[in-house]
Amino acid sequence: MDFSHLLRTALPPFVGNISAEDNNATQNIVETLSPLLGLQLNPLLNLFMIFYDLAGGRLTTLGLNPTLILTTFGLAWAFNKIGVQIYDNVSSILGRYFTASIQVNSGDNIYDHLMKFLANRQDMTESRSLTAETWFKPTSEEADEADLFRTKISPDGEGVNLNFSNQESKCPPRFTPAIGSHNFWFQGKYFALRRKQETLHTNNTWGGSQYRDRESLILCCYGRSPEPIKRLLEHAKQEYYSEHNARTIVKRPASQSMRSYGGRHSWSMVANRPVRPMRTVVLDEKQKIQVLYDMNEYLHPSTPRWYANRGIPLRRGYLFHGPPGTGKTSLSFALAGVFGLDIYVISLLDPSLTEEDLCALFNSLPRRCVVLLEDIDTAGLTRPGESAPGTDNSDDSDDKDENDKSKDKAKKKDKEPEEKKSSEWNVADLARELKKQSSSESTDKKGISLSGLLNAIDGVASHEGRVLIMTTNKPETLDEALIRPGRVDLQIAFTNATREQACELFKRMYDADRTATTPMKVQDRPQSTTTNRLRSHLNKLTRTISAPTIPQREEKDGNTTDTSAATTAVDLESDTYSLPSSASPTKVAFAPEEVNKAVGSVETDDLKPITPEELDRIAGEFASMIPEGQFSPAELQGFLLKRKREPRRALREVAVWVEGTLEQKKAKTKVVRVQ
Ligand SMILES: Nc1ncnc2c1ncn2[C@@H]1O[C@H](COP(=O)(O)OP(=O)(O)OP(=O)(O)O)[C@@H](O)[C@H]1O
Repeated sequence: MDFSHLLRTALPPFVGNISAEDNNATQNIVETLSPLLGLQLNPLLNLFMIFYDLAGGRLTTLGLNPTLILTTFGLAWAFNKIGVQIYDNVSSILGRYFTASIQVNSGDNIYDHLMKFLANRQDMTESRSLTAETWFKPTSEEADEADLFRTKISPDGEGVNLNFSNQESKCPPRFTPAIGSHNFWFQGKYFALRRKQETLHTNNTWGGSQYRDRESLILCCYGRSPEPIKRLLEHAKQEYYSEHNARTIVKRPASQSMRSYGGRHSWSMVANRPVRPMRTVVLDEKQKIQVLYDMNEYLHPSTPRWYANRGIPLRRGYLFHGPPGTGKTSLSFALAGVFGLDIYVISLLDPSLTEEDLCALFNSLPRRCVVLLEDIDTAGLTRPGESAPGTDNSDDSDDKDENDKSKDKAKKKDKEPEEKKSSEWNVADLARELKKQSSSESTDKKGISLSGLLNAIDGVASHEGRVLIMTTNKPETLDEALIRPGRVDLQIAFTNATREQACELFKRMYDADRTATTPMKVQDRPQSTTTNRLRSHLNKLTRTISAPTIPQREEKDGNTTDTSAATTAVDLESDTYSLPSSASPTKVAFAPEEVNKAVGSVETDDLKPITPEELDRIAGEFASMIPEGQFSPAELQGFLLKRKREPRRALREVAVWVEGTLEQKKAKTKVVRVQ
């Protein structure tokens, strides 16, 4: 085929206007390239020519010049190519010399701040390329967004219950920028964002190797200074923590696999609660002041230098001891709230926790925080050579012979399945065998020894500046080394409720509802001079400590009007309830007698609002019926909670409850007859 002829006749004049030499050259080029490219150029050219002829004919009949159109497209394509090239070059020069960038790795807390900031930006969430993440709203936020609601059962038996069956469908996912490049404007500045993921190969602690994904965000802005990015990060951080005001974050050690990442992955957040006001913990006020004052001193910014000048390690430890349910954990949370600290709770009974883990966990604590070691007596801490409590095999048992016999019997019994052929095994045998194996595995676990814990608490790796709170029901069983000064600097004793405390608990329970409808100041109520003096001292102290960080917790000299309580209080007279977005109402019907039988006899008068004077009187009468030191605050709270809107009913029923519960305690039975 004669290509030169074809090209000359078919292509536009400026293309076809080629000399005989060019003709030959073109022919040569096409013929040389065809085999090289492995392409059948002839059929392609034929196809192009047919298309060009057809389209050209049509366009000419429409009065358009096909040559001009082809030329325009050709030029546009060429300019586009040149433009892209120029843009790439200019942006690479700009990127190299005139932009600043900051990288944030997913192992750092700033990554979370930035992600939350980006997820809250409308321009980002409207981007065409997003990552969807499952996101649950904390229950506390639900309470914030809607008035508190409750099941209502009217006297005619009609009621409304809430149904949360489809709550998950009502929790929208969170959208964040997908892996790749994005851009946005912030405070009049243009920012480019790149989210990237890489897979790292690491060696784990057991000698094996593992692959893990690591993400990072790279923020860029034009100019040679990274200041705008720093400002943005600061803003993101402030925004992140602004929601944490008046909240206490509770963290626990993360799962073993996450802990191996170290850093912020060592701890995982398990709760984000509203701050517990100090005044809701009923405790001897002298003790409250002591611990508040001590912690305030310790956390003061000038304290680290004071300690350093004297060569004393900057640590403070408290031991809260007393019977169960007397407020040890509650006081720890209230203290964390007062000082705006997060709480890091460690259970030494966690079977996955090794001594190395414990040291690593202590090492990854933030500068100021509360570390809570709960029920330290049950942790089975041992000195070398000692066996853990509960696994004691010593011969001091009176019933040794008896025990030995029964143990032998049990052993024989345990061996039975082994003697059976495996084909004869039934499910019960298998279950027994599995149980045996798992129990032998758990006894093989060494746990945390006393020296391991002491090493974590005050070893070289231990973080300075934290507040350590240990709680126990049995202080006498603790090793002296654990509670020596320097490790435990202040002990607070908790006791079962006194009459005065019972009275206070009663008032606290019904105060919030009452103050929501009829706000009343505490100073309006009669009080003993000593209590008043201590209270005002405590209030002053609490105010000076907490005023800058916790606006919702303010306690103006004796004024119990609590903003948080007021926002969540229920108007008992109201028939309208606004439900949280995750719940939908469902109708239920109960006969009034059934309701009364089930929840106790609620009389119409019980639901009437209560005046301050009446509350004081009822609280006094209630307290007089509570025997001194017999019930823990938790038990009293449990009784009152079952009558949480009916103080008069609580007073009516307390005598029967006290009698029944004392009998139950005497009989040492766990089965409750009166509640
Ligand atoms: N002194 C108190 N003042 C106010 N509330 C209290 C007090 N003691 C207990 N409570 C209430 O009882 C419940 C249990 O209290 P908490 O967990 O603080 O007790 P604890 O002493 O830590 O118990 P345990 O020794 O079993 O861990 C909480 O809901 C708390 O509100």
